[in-house]
Amino acid sequence: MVKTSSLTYAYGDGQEMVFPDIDLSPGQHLLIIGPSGIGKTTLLYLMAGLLPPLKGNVAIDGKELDSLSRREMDKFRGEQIGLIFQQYHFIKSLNVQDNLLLRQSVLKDPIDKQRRLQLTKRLGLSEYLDKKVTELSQGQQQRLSIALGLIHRPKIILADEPTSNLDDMNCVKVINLLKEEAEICKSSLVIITHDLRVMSHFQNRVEL
Ligand SMILES: Nc1ncnc2c1ncn2[C@@H]1O[C@H](COP(=O)(O)OP(=O)(O)OP(=O)(O)O)[C@@H](O)[C@H]1O
Repeated sequence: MVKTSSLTYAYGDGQEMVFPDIDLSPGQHLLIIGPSGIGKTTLLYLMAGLLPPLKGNVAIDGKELDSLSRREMDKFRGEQIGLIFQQYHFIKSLNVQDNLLLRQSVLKDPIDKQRRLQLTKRLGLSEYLDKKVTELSQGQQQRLSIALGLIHRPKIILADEPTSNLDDMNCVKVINLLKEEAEICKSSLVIITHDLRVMSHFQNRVEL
């Protein structure tokens, strides 16, 4: 499902980062761990086609990302990849529900109300649907970011520190949700984390 080969990257004249190869089957999980600044987020960006590798390539579901035009890549990413990043990408003027609705509209799936309600319920967001995103706590924003990343049942889920702002109860909810979604949708799940609460739930890991 996700396969990387001989990936390297460098920002400008910076030091070249060399990444180990990754080969994940549908439904398989992988934790990426390693010290701050080693390149974990960069590897996730490469896997999402948000950065072009200096060398090597990424294939998702058999499709080589470097064979796609920028426009095709944006479409492919929007449909097939679920991104859960540390920086949230919300429309600040909209409430929680409308952010989710907008995401579904972009994916031409605005009618799947059940999916919206089910995800927000499981993430403990049901009572905040009418709140503006700017009025949410950090933990609530993080959970909305997770809902936005999963709403279209992506084939690959890429999550960067998805539990960093969550209390223990919500951390467990998110771990269970990510695992269940990966299993139900046969999605490959890649998580960057420093969170020991997350590490204890996943065995397969690569250390940068
Ligand atoms: N946009 C950028 N321009 C230049 N250098 C960058 C840029 N983004 C990251 N870097 C550098 O690339 C290296 C890898 O960064 P990256 O964010 O991938 O590390 P990380 O392992 O995810 O770190 P952390 O655990 O602190 O989030 C770091 O040295 C960082 O300073």
